Amino acid sequence: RKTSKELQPGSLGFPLIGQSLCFLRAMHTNTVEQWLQERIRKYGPISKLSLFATPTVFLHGQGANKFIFTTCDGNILSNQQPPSVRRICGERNMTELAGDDHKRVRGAVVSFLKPEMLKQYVGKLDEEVRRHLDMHWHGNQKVMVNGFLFLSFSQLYMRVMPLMKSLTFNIMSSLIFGIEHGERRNTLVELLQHMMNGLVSLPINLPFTRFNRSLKASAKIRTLIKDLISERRAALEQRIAIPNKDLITCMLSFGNNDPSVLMSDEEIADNVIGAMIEGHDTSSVLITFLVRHLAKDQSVYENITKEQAEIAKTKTSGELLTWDDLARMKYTWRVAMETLRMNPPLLGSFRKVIKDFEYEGYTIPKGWQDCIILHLLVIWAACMTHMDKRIFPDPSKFDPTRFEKQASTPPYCFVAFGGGARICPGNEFARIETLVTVHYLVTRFK
Ligand code: HEM
Repeated sequence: RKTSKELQPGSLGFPLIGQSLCFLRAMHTNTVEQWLQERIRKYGPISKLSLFATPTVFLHGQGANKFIFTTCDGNILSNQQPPSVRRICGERNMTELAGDDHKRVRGAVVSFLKPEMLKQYVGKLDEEVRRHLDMHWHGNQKVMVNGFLFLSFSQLYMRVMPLMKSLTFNIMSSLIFGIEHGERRNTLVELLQHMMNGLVSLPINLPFTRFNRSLKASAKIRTLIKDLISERRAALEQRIAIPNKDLITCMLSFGNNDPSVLMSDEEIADNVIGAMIEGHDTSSVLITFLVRHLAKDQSVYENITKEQAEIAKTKTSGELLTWDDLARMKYTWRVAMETLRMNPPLLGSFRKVIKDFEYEGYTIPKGWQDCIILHLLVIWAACMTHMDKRIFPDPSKFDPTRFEKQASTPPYCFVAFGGGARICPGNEFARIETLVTVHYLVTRFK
């Protein structure tokens, strides 16, 4: 193996496997932060490693965040997932595209996820949340095991997380894909789980491996989405559906038949899968950890309950929440932001190096032994700046008041939703999902 003294410290480990097993173990045992701290202690803020059969560079710090978010669509770095993730999510997924192609597809997705559009959906989202609570919570003495106070990590994952995943899945199915309750939704939820398991697995495509199951599930989901596309297209042609009914009709109608912006069926399918993946395990993680913080911190719990009770008082029985009600939930959203700071659901993502570049005195090369693509992993920069005491004093303390003056947070330090041209387009959607859910959780249950 060729080495150079300009290359970053660290090691690529065993061929193909590299550090993937350690990383997956850390993910499954929820110890990624410790794993990273150990890396930084051993090698400093820049180091090399190998993940999912791909040589990778790890960068950490506010400067690294800025560099990655502002350079991503230039000619040095581009957005690209490891080949295994690309096989599952598709080549035309927004996270794979760059330049004008990325702008066009992102424009179509944002046309549905922008606040002016989401305002119309608060009521529908409210109905989904109530329906979930009526089905899974109402009438039970205890929904969580052992009460809230001593909710351990394993209880959180075993009891709270599945409920929240089912809730956010139902919200997305209804609002984003327009799939009503029934057999189709049930099939989709099962396939989605198999597909997502493959994203954090070794990319070995043999019968009975997770990766193999994930590829099969992804192919079935694609067929299901293509059927939906045909149905929506027919409904639009017959004028029995409006263009902004859901994300699929929005993408089909984007650009008013201008061929230069029109999305192909392949692109629509890949981006529906993309939104499903990006939106499912993120909001559910946020709400799960928020519940945990409410359990641990009595004063935060009381403040949220007070704010939500004030809003509930202004509603008649069965009246749906509105966009204006959400605007009044300022404290609740600060608690969500603090939860995102301490437990960011998305640790980061990959960028591909398309041209050699220098960073902090190290050369980061385009290729590795002339045949393997080198990826830059930004994955951990996010959660590590969130816990930097120079940026967030007393970082282990859960303190929602930090976000009272959001402008005082230095740029590229709070990066739960990413930054730059790739900043999460679903952040507003996540906000309304979280606020409506917390409203009914604290006003209807203890
Ligand atoms: C708490 C909830 C969420 C968090 C913390 C979150 C976080 C993020 C982050 C950090 C990125 C940037 C990744 C990068 O730089 O490579 C991202 C991108 C993205 N998110 Fe979210 N997300 C959330 C919810 C959602 C939802 C609900 C949707 C869809 C409905 C969504 C759709 C997307 C998409 C499509 C991208 C790719 C953007 C692009 O490449 O231009 N996210 N998200």
